[in-house]
Amino acid sequence: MGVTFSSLWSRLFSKRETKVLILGLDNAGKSTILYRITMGAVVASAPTVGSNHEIYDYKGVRFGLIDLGGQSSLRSSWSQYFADTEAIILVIDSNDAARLSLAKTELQKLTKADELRSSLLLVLANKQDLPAEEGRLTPAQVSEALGLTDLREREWQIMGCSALTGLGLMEGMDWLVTKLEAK
Ligand SMILES: Nc1nc2c(ncn2[C@@H]2O[C@H](COP(=O)(O)OP(=O)(O)OP(=O)(O)O)[C@@H](O)[C@H]2O)c(=O)[nH]1
Ligand SMILES: [Mg+2]
Repeated sequence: MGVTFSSLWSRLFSKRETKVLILGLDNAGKSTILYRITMGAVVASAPTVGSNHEIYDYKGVRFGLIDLGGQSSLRSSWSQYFADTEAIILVIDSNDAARLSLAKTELQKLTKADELRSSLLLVLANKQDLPAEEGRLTPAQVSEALGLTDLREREWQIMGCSALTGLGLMEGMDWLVTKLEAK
């Protein structure tokens, strides 16, 4: 009980940053999601080279949200950021069925990384505002393609979202807060 209380205390009141990495393939919508959450607006941004770091206080948790570039040449440097990561937000372009197997390969690398062993995993099936008739997949289809139900010993959740409309984003943050408080 003492341990639980002190970890809650440190998270809620010391304003220690809870490190969250926002990862996913290029064009998935990571930076758009970052700024939609932290600024409440859609901010146009060029493909990320390097990282964007924003602090976001939400429901008593001080999130340190770190958005990394997803281009193939940049993905090999993701691991430099892994230490002390409490949660990964994996952003998927639900309209890019052709690259879901590549996204799955990247997810498998993340799940094998020792430093991410105890990180929570929130998968955001982004771009749900696009029409299903034109090939946009549902969160259930994205989950199936990524093989999420095969993940063992990891707390994960998938949610549909749209960085353009804001749909689903705060529900994702709520899930993180709930799981972090239970840690
Ligand atoms: N329709 C739609 N477009 C989106 C959504 N989210 C992002 N986009 C668009 O997708 C494109 C890529 O968005 P970014 O946020 O730059 O993607 P990223 O994942 O940060 O890409 P990298 O920095 O290259 O890794 C932009 O044109 C966005 O406007 C969404 O929810 N719906
Ligand atoms: Mg970006």
